[in-house]
This record gives sequence, structure tokens and C-alpha cells, in this order.
Amino acid sequence: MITVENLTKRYGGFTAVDDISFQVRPGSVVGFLGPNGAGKSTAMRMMTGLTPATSGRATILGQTYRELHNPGRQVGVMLDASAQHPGRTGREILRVAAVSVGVSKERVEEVLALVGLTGEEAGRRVRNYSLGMRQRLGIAAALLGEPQVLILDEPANGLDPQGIHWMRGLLRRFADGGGTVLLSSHLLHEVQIVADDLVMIGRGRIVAMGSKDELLSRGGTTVRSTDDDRLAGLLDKAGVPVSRTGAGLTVDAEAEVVGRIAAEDRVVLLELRSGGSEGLEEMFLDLTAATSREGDAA
Ligand SMILES: Nc1ncnc2c1ncn2[C@@H]1O[C@H](COP(=O)(O)OP(=O)(O)OP(=O)(O)O)[C@@H](O)[C@H]1O
Repeated sequence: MITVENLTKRYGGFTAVDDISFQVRPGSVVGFLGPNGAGKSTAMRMMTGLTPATSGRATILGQTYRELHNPGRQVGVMLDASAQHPGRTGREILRVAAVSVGVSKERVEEVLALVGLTGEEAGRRVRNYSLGMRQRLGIAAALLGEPQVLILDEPANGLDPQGIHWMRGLLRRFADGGGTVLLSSHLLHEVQIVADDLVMIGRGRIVAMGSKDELLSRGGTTVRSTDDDRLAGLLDKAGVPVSRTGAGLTVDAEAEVVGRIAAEDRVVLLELRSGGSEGLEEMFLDLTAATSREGDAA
């Protein structure tokens, strides 16, 4: 698992990462979300020993990255997919990495198949790779040593919708097999489907974190019925805060409470759902507005 404790990075008088703490449990995917410049990459660089922390620390499987015996076999890292040697072929890059990690050439072919790079593509020089192909190669390199932990910075960057779908499946299977995944993104939608937990960061600080379901339920319950006026009256009478939205009602109570109240008075529901992505999206924008660049201008 990954444990981050009071991790802080200052560049001169500027604090890029400000006292962040969170954990990623085995078997789970954590989405590390924040607008551009929030400090995600800096935090991940500290976790993987590439940048020294000003204070605090991060451990992976109980040790700091630098203390790990064979990091390549324990943690798969992809921080900058465009950093691969442009003059080498994808296969060459993986073969060199295989030697340093201590895995066979056969494993190289296995991970190439796993990330969907064909034999022909693996033989092309990386300078001729599309961004999506570079991402796939980066993920292949991260998976090479069959690690238990994955730390991926913006892995969906440059992937087409099918590629994003594929990556979600890959990360889900990895976590379901007991693996630990931390992935960053500046796009809520990209991580919302696959993540179990979310850590939201703005200007170096954690602004919200928790299980996705818990964060989603903060958005209340959305309900639509054949008679919203009557339902609103019933909810109001029951002391449940309710407000009208464009397409139905937003209720500050769990979906089950709303469903029961409707059922008691035989109101026919057309839709009943917790928060919904709009709720989380709004919360993400709200939480980061004060800490984003656009927030500066406001
Ligand atoms: N070496 C450095 N020296 C000075 N400032 C830095 C350095 N590295 C990062 N920063 C600053 O720290 C802040 C956080 O940057 P970081 O790259 O971690 O953000 P991010 O959340 O990954 O953003 P993005 O989504 O745009 O990649 C930025 O303001 C950045 O300019």
C-alpha cells in the first residue's frame, strides 16, 4: 500500500505541495485529482524518490521508494510518458528495462500484448509513436516487473475513448487482483468510473477526500416522478430539504429515504439516483475554484 504523511514541497517561498496525507489500500484505485499546477506531479515525484520532500514522507509497502530492495519489481511508475528515448524502438526500451528490473524477454512480449501494442508497433522508433502509443508503452514499462503497486501520472492523456476504456479495465483488474493503484488526472470524468476513492488537491492542499460513493452522496439525491409537485410536498412534510432543479428534484437525503417516502404515498418514480456525476463535477469545480488559476482572476 501507499502511505503519504504530511508530505510538503517548497521551492523557495512557493509551496507546491502543502502537508498532504492519505493512504491507498491494496485492492483499490485512488484517483488523485486536481487542476493544472495543483501539485499532483510534484507529490508523485516525491513518492517515487525523484524529488526530495521538504518535509513529511511517503512510503510504499512500508518503505520509502529509495529503501525498496528492487523498486521495479514492487512499484510500477509512469510519470512522464514522453520522456522515453525517441531513437529507440518500444521493444528495445522494454528490453533494457527488463534487464535492470530482472525479468525475461518473454515478459516484454507479454506486457506488449497486455497494453495492445502490436509486434510491428513495438518495432517502430518511439519518435514516431502517437501520444496514445507512448502512454501504452509507459504503462507496459510500469507493469514489466509485475509490481503490486502502480503510480501513474495522467495515464489517460492522449488516449482515445476506446483507449481510456481499455485502461480503466486494466487498472480495475489490477486492483481486483489485490494491486494498489494511484493515478492522477485533471479530469474528473476520467477517473470517476474506475476510482474507489478520490483525493482532490488544489494549490498543493487536499481540499476533499473520501470514497467515491461518499463524495457522490454529498451531492444529495436526484429524483424525478410523474408528479414532482406532490412529491416535493411529501418530502417537505417529512422534513427533508428539497429543491427544484431543471429535470426534477434535488433532495438532501439518501436515495432510500426518498424512495420510501414516495412509495408510502404511491408516487411513481421515473428516476432516483445518488448525487450523480453532475454533483461530483460541481463539487470538483467548487472545491478547486478557490485554488485554481481561474480563481485568481475572480
Ligand atoms: N522544480 C520546480 N521549481 C519551481 N516550481 C516548481 C518546480 N516543479 C513544479 N513547480 C511548481 O509547482 C506547482 C505544482 O506543479 P505540478 O507539476 O506538481 O502540478 P500538477 O498538479 O501536476 O499540474 P498539471 O496537471 O498541470 O500537470 C506548479 O506551480 C509548478 O510551477
